[in-house]
Amino acid sequence: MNAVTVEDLEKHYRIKSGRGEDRVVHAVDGVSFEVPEGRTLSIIGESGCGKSTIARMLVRLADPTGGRILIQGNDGVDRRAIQLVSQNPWSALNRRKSIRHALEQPLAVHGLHPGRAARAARVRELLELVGLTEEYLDRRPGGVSGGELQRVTVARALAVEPRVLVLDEPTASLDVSVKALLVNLLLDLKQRLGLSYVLITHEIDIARHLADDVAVMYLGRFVEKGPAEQVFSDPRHPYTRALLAAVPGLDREPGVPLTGEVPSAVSPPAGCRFHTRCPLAVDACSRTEPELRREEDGRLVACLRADELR
Ligand SMILES: Nc1ncnc2c1ncn2[C@@H]1O[C@H](COP(=O)(O)OP(=O)(O)OP(=O)(O)O)[C@@H](O)[C@H]1O
Repeated sequence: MNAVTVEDLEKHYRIKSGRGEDRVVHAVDGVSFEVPEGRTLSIIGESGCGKSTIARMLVRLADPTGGRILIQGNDGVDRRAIQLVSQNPWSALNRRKSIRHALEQPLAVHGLHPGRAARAARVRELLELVGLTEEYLDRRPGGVSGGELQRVTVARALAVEPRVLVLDEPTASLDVSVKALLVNLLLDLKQRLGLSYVLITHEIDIARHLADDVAVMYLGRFVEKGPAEQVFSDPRHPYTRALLAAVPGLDREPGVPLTGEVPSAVSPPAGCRFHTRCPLAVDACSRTEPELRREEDGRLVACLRADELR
């Protein structure tokens, strides 16, 4: 079974403009994907392309304006099945409350492990899962390092025994030396608990370590999607090539790095949304919107010139 199935997901934000008529932000514009159980899908792309909006819709912090989300085949809202770990652990936790409180709260809300002794035992178990000891229980977020605090938010997400974690830039606020520790913890937890992950990141290196599959997002749409090995070692879409061009250590020819800004999501370019920045664009790219098409190796690419780029 798929842990996550997303069909034609859309989020349009209506914003008031000065002159009275509403404008529409095309934050997510027809995105589909599946995450098979036990796998990690990483969604990568520049800031503003819609990654966090997908994360928020997956955990029902935002309502889609179109499409469908199924968690383990169920399209109802099940707040225990899927949990979010966000970028900034300081804003995710209450500064005035102890770590014990942060871990007990979701248990109380969902009526899990009732009774003081059972709840205390579960809290200790959660801390142990993320490699922390009981001495952290009475500390507050201010008295704990960023890496440790992010472990606490992972433990809190796990408290309700979810099957899926949405990791929205989980390492972005951490020092380089601490990022690797969190990545290893996430790999270990996935294995031990049989979890599935949707990882949202602009840090390609983090995606390389964690992802089984990768979706590359540009201005609300996926432009390429496939097994991580294929996409990272032989990117096909010109946007993926440009995005990966600046990443050291990938075993392939360097590409042309990205230049210019992402166009506005209020009026995305006609045709291929990437054509205004694409080094390979031809006339047709400004008129015809390319569909995601399956390549000979199974991955999906949305580019009119994909055949030539093989
Ligand atoms: N509440 C909102 N109202 C209006 N527009 C919004 C809202 N939230 C996000 N947007 C817009 O939707 C688009 C996608 O934003 P989103 O935060 O999902 O992108 P992102 O790829 O996660 O970027 P970042 O990494 O900077 O968060 C952007 O153009 C953003 O300005």
